[in-house]
Amino acid sequence: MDASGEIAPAVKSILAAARERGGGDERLSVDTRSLPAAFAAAEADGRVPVIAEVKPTSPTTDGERTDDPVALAEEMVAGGAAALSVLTEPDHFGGSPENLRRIRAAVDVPVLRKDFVVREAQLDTVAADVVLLIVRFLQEDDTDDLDDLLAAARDRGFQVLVEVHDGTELQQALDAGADIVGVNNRDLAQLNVDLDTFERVAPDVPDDVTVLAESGIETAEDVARMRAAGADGLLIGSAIMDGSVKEKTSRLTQTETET
Ligand SMILES: O=P(O)(O)OC[C@@H](O)[C@@H](O)c1c[nH]c2ccccc12
Repeated sequence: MDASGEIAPAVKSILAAARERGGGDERLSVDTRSLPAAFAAAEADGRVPVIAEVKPTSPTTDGERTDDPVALAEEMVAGGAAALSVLTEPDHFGGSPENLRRIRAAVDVPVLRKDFVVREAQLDTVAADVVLLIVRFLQEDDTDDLDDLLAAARDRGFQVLVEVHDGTELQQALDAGADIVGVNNRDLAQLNVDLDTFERVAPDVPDDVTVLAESGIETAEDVARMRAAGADGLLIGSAIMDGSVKEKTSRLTQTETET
C-alpha cells in the first residue's frame, strides 16, 4: 500500500531518503543491555524511566546542536536517564551511525537506534541495544513488512521498539508480536504534537507489553500526565536537548520524588 498522501512533505522526504540508504556489509549479531531491566532499575531508584534522545536537529527544530554527542550522552546519564536514544539518520536529523557507536562505547545504559529502518540490510548498519520500527512506514511500497523486519531484528539479538500512532497501528504491532511499543504523540500528517494521543491509545496496550510515551513531553506536568496514563517509560528529545542537558534530564526524571 502507498498511503503517502497522508503524510507531511518532510516525512515523505525522510521516507524517500530511507528507501535509498544502504545497509551494513555483514549480518550483525548483537549482545544487548536489557531495556526493561534498565527501566526497573530506574524505578527502584525513584527515577522516572526516561530514554533521553541525542537529536542534533529535526524537521521541527530550529538550528542544530553541535556539541560533542558523547558529552551530551554522558550528561544525560549523569542526569538520571535510564537509557539513551541516538539519531542515526543523517539527512534530516543531523545523526550518524558513528555517533551511536561512540556513545554506546562510552555509557553503560541501553541505547536505542533512532532511524527509519525499512529494509533488513539496514539493521546491519550499526549495533545497538534496541532498534526502532515504525508501523506506518512499513506499509509503504518498497519497504519490508513489519513482521519480517521484527523477526530479522530479533534474529540478530536486537530488542525492538515498535512505534504506533493510533489503535489500528497498535493492533498491527501486537499482532506482529511486539513486546515494547511506543506511542508517538507527534502525528505524521501535520507533525503536530498532542499528548492526548498517548492517553487514547495506551489503555489498549496489554500489561505484559512495555509502553513508552514518545514526543512532546516538556514539563514535569507532562511527565506526570503520561505516567498517570500508564507510560512505563518516556522518550524525551527536544526538551532535554534545549539548554543544560544534565539539569534538564535530572529535572524530568525526578518529578515523582519531588511531590
Ligand atoms: O523531541 P521530542 O518531542 O521529545 O521527541 C522525541 C522523540 O519521540 C522523537 O524524536 C521521535 C519519535 N519517533 C521518531 C521517529 C523518528 C525520528 C524521531 C522520532
